[in-house]
Amino acid sequence: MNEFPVVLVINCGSSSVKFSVLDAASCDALMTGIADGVNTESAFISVNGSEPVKLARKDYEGALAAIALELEKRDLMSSVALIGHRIAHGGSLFSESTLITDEVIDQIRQVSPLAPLHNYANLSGVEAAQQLFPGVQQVAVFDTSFHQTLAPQAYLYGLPYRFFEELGVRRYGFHGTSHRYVSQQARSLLNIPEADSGLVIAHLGNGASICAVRNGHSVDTSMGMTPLEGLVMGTRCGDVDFGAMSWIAQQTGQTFEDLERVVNKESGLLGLSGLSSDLRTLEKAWHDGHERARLAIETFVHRIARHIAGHAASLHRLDGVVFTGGIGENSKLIRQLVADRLQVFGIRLDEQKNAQPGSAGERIISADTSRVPCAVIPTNEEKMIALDALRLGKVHLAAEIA
Ligand SMILES: Nc1ncnc2c1ncn2[C@@H]1O[C@H](COP(=O)(O)OP(=O)(O)O)[C@@H](O)[C@H]1O
Ligand SMILES: CCC(=O)OP(=O)(O)O
Ligand SMILES: [Mg+2]
Repeated sequence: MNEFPVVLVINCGSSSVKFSVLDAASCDALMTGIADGVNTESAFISVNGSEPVKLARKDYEGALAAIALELEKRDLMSSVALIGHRIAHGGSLFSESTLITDEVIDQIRQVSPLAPLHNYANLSGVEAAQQLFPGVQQVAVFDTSFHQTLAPQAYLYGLPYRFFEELGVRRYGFHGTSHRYVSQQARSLLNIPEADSGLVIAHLGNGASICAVRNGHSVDTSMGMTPLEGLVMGTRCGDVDFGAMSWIAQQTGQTFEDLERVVNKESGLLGLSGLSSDLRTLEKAWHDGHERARLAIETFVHRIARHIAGHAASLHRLDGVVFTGGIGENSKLIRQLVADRLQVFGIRLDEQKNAQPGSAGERIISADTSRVPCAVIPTNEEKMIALDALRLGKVHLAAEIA
C-alpha cells in the first residue's frame, strides 16, 4: 500500500455515480461527490458540494474518468489502495462482501435482471474502474448480504414451493449496508446491548425500505426478490396486488415489459403526484396547494407507518424506530406524519428536536414521554463499504505476500 493510502468508494446508480475517498486509517471521508444525469445531455460532476461542472463524456465511463481526474488534481491517484463498489443485488450467490474477479463479475451479471435499475449500472462502474485504476484491488459490497439472516417464513412468498426450489423465487431485501450501519450506531446512541435488542430502521431515499433488526441481525425487511416490493418510493410503486397488474394488462394490452417500466420508473411519488419523484418539490407543492402532491405524500407516509408497525411484529421488543436516507434524515414533515400514525406504539416526537436540520447528525427526536424512542441517524454506506474493502484487501495482500 501507499504511504497514506485511501479507499475509493463508488456507488453507481441508475443515473448517478456517487463517490467518496476515505482515509484508509481512519475511514474519514476526504472527498465526496456526485456525477449526476449520467447518459443525458446535462450530465455533470460536483465535488464536495461545489458548483456542478458539465461532463465531457456523458456515460458511466465518462463519469468515472471525471472522478479520476478530480483525484489526479488532488494528487491522490497513486494513493488509491482499494476500490469498494456498492452492488445492489448479490442473489443467493453472495452472502458477504467479496474481492472482485472475472468470475464474480459474471455471477453479478447473472443476477442483474433482478435489480435492473441498479446492477447494470453497478457493473458499468466496476468495469470503468478496472480500466482507470489497473491493478487496484476492487471489492463488491452487496445490499442483500445483511438480510441473509432472514428465516424462511420471512423470505418465502406464498407461492407454490416449487418456484422457490426450482427458480429461486424468494425475498432478498436491499439497503442492507445502510441498515447494518444504522442499527450499529443506533445501539450506541440509544445505549442498548446488541444481545437483547429490537430496532425498526426506516431507510427513506429515492429507494426506500424498512428493516427489523433483532439482536443485531436482520429478521425482516420490506423489499423483496427485487427492490420493488414494500414502500411507495420515488418512482417505484412498492406493494401492489398482482391481480391489479393483470387487470391493467387485460384492459390496456400492455406487455410485461411495458408494465415493468411503469412500476419501476413511472409510479411512486412521481406517478401519484404527476409532478415529481423528489420529496423537496412535493413538500413545496403541497405547501402551495397542489392536491396530488399532498395525496402522494400521505400515501407514502401511510405505507411507511404500516410497514414499521408490521416489522415490529418480527421483534421481541421495540427499543427504537430510526429514520435514515435523504428523506429520513432531512424531512421533519415525513417523520412527524409517520410518528402521528404510530400512536398505537405510544410514539411521540418532540417538535423542537424533530425540527433540527439534517446537519445536526445523530440525534434522538422523540419526546421524553414517548414509549418508544425515535432517532435520526445519517447513513454512511461509504464507510461500511470502505471497512469491508479494507478487511478483504488486507487478507488478500497478506495472501499475496505469503
Ligand atoms: N432537505 C430535504 N427535505 C426533504 N427531502 C429531502 C431533503 N434532502 C433530500 N431529500 C429527499 O431525499 C430523496 C433522495 O434521497 P437519497 O437517500 O439521496 O436517495 P438515493 O436513493 O438516490 O441515495 C429525494 O426525494 C430528496 O427530495
Ligand atoms: C437497491 C435498493 C435501492 O432501492 O437503492 P437506491 O435507494 O439507491 O435506489
Ligand atoms: Mg442511497
